[in-house]
Amino acid sequence: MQQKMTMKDLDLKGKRVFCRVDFNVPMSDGKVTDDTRIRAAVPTIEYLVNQGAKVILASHLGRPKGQVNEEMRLAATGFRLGELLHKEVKSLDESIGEKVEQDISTMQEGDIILLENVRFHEGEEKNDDKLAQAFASLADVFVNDAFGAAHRAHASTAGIASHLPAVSGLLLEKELEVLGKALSEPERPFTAIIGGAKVKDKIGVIDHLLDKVDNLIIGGGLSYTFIKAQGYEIGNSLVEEDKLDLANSFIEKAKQKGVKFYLPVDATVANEFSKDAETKSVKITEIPADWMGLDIGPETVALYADVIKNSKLIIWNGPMGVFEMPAFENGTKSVAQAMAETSGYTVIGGGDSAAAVEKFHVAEQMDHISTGGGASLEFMEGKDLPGVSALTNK
Ligand SMILES: Nc1ncnc2c1ncn2[C@@H]1O[C@H](COP(=O)(O)OP(=O)(O)O)[C@@H](O)[C@H]1O
Ligand SMILES: O=C(OP(=O)(O)O)[C@H](O)COP(=O)(O)O
Repeated sequence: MQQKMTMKDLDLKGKRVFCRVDFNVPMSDGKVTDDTRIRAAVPTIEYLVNQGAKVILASHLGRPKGQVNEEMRLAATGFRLGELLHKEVKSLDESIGEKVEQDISTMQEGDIILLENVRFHEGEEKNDDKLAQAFASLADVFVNDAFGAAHRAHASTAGIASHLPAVSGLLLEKELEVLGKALSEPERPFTAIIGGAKVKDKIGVIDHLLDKVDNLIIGGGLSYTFIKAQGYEIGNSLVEEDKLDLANSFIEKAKQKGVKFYLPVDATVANEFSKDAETKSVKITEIPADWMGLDIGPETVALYADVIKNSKLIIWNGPMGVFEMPAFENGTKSVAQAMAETSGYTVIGGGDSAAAVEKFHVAEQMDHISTGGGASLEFMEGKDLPGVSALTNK
């Protein structure tokens, strides 16, 4: 990939820096309930402050569809950032216009302003050039540190980059480096674990990963499309009927490439999708009609844990079962523990997988937890990320 300019390539002292971050964080009752993404942006913000820049932060929150939405204001994230930095962060209630310009004109070196949710403007998601120019007019330099939104071609992630010197922030750089290295010069054995429920979204990434990995492990709701494609009964388990041939073609491709393709050998099945359902453990070839697979079984756990233990690099995207319900958490919890114990380099991508490693208290033991779900998947699929391509070439 073409090398992009980074913050370190510019003298930022006294410069007004428009820094796009991803503060799209979970909120409840107006409070931030998970500040992972805010903490992940701190190194870049501290770097800018230490360089004597005037830091103008911009982000989206939720999907307000071009209108002001009181529940999607960013002030609570600014408050949390201030606590983390032990420094004043001034949250504004607009992201462009005269009042914003006035506030910026009085900034001192090292001051921090957080603009209001950029998605309150219709032009943001349309990548409208007028809005991009309005953002650009506030600053001298554009820093993109919003890896989580780098797969979006929006005015504040991509459009603005054609009007200012545009460089990457530390988080964006780190995400690209870790994920890029994993895919280009992987330590081997290289294992990818793909689970979760978004079968359609993950099919593309499986195809691409088969060109890269030594072991591909399938778990979660995704498994049953493969099990059905192999001719077995899956009862009421999750399935993507129109992907059966594709599933078989992946098993065939794996054989041709010498990739070990792991499917569950047993499952925890339930008679209904409920935390109080009746459950039992069955061989994967013996799922009763009318029952559904909601977790991988104990034999599968042992098999997968062994592969993880013997790998040098492991990428994990998507839980092994419905881990939100205690009756179906064992597979995800055990894989999370195996990831924590392996000496291999571990990378977690995807919101639910990140939530699972937090829930099972092993987040600290992971080498890299990506702040981007969709973004990390698109990157692994080999797609260009607009928020990266738009940056200035070295
Ligand atoms: N066997 C299964 N049947 C139905 N849903 C499942 C199954 N296994 C996992 N899931 C669900 O998949 C969801 C996460 O899927 P996904 O969004 O694809 O993962 P991620 O956000 O990590 O990329 C979880 O809410 C989990 O309950
Ligand atoms: O949370 C995000 O994506 P993710 O859930 O795929 O990680 C990003 O902030 C992008 O948000 P969007 O999917 O509303 O464009």
